[in-house]
Amino acid sequence: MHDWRTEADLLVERRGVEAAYKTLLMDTEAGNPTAALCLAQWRLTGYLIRRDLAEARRFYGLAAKSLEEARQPYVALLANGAGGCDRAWHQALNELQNEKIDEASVQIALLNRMNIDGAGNPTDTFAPEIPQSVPHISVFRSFLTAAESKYLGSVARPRLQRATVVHPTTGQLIHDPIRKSSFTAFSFVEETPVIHAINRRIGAATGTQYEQGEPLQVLSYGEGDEYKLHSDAMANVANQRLSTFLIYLNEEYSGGATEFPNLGFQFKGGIGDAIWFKNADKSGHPLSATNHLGGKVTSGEKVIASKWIRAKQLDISGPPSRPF
Ligand SMILES: O=C(O)CCC(=O)C(=O)O
Ligand SMILES: [Fe+2]
Repeated sequence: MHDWRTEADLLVERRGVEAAYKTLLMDTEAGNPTAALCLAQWRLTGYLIRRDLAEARRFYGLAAKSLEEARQPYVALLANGAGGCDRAWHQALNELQNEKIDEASVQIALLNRMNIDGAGNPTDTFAPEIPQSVPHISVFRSFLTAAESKYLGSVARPRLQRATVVHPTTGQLIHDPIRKSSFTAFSFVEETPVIHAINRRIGAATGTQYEQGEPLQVLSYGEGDEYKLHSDAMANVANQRLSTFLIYLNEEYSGGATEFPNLGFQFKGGIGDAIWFKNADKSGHPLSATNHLGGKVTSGEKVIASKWIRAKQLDISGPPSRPF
């Protein structure tokens, strides 16, 4: 059965979702890894049936015994416990140790050098510099090591696509000349353990929970690219983007400083340096003081990581009204 997904869709068409689900379940229990992978994806996406991330993780685990493509999502869900399942950081690291690919050994080497506890939480304390007389902004020097910065840039590179912004009234993602760069985002199921550990480090440095963070983005600006003056706060949302954390991943470019015109402040970090700023007050009202821009890159390529942090945990319950 080479294209299981097409087969499963045909089964749904012919016999309905429930019968298809039961057939896949029986095949999974009989040890068919492609059936397990299909169910993992259904449970993850909320395609046809209810999103259930604990079940998705279990099915990815069964599929991962023989299917390479199931391994990365399985390890991601073990490491972050997304959807309220128990985090199994140690097991995620064991899975990584058993991978034969170079990417896994790069990650093991980076993780071994991190100051983290047995659950992947940083053991360091973070003491930001507060730029003199500039409210709302903190600077974290050497927040990432050079090797961590390089890792983020290199896992992002093959995934980069043209950046989008959220349309203020429709809420849809659109291309807009206000944000001219390439970007990628690592959703909870795409996070590697190294990315997850960095996300937990951002949580610790900002006093926020991992679950409040939107997926970590990596942005690449080529010559002439820029992110024009904007606010990261959103219009009319219940769960506001209260703050933004930016990490500078390289230095080989001219121009491209992050500027806060209303504060008379600009910042261009060295490799691994980070800044954190508030976008809204506690009740979610946007703060125009921190409107900012990523200046035009005049030569070379600027690469940064960016995380928007919400007031509360992100809702990852998946599409509503799915059966079982
Ligand atoms: O590129 C920059 O310096 C700014 C990026 C930014 O504003 C954002 O990611 O929200
Ligand atoms: Fe921004």
